[in-house]
Amino acid sequence: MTDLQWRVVVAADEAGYSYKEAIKADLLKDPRVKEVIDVGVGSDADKTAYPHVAVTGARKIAAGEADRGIFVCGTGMGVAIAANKVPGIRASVAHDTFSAERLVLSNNGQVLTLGERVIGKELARRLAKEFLGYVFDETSASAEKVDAITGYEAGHELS
Ligand SMILES: O=C[C@H](O)[C@H](O)COP(=O)(O)O
Repeated sequence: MTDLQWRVVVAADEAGYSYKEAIKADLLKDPRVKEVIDVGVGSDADKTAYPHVAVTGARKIAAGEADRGIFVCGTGMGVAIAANKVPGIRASVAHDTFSAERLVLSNNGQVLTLGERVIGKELARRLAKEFLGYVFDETSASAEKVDAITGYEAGHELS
């Protein structure tokens, strides 16, 4: 992945709407981002629950319509759990800079999730920015560990 190539899907429930909007505004100004896909919610009055927006967003990535996702709910956990139910998606909450790095470099995660009720807005914005700065190395020692997850998902037993 080189500059100007990220297609990023953003999603949030009502509890994460404010941070989603702030991060979306950052992404729209980020020269590394060529497209932002917002799957909602469209306002903090929209009561659509987190599984719906998370699965919709994750499906965009699984379908090849987006490269990365940044999903926000109250804790970051609900959107992560829901997104991980979409085959091929690796999503996790990461509320510190090291975790945001390892989500990509160790786990080849495509979706960073954040909790608006847990961390401050400026940290959330920074983590979203940093998340897009990492690219998984398919030749790294972490690759076969991620492959074990993919294989299990495909129905293979872990060896
Ligand atoms: O993980 C769930 C999220 O934090 C969500 O925003 C709030 O869910 P709740 O209303 O069930 O606590």
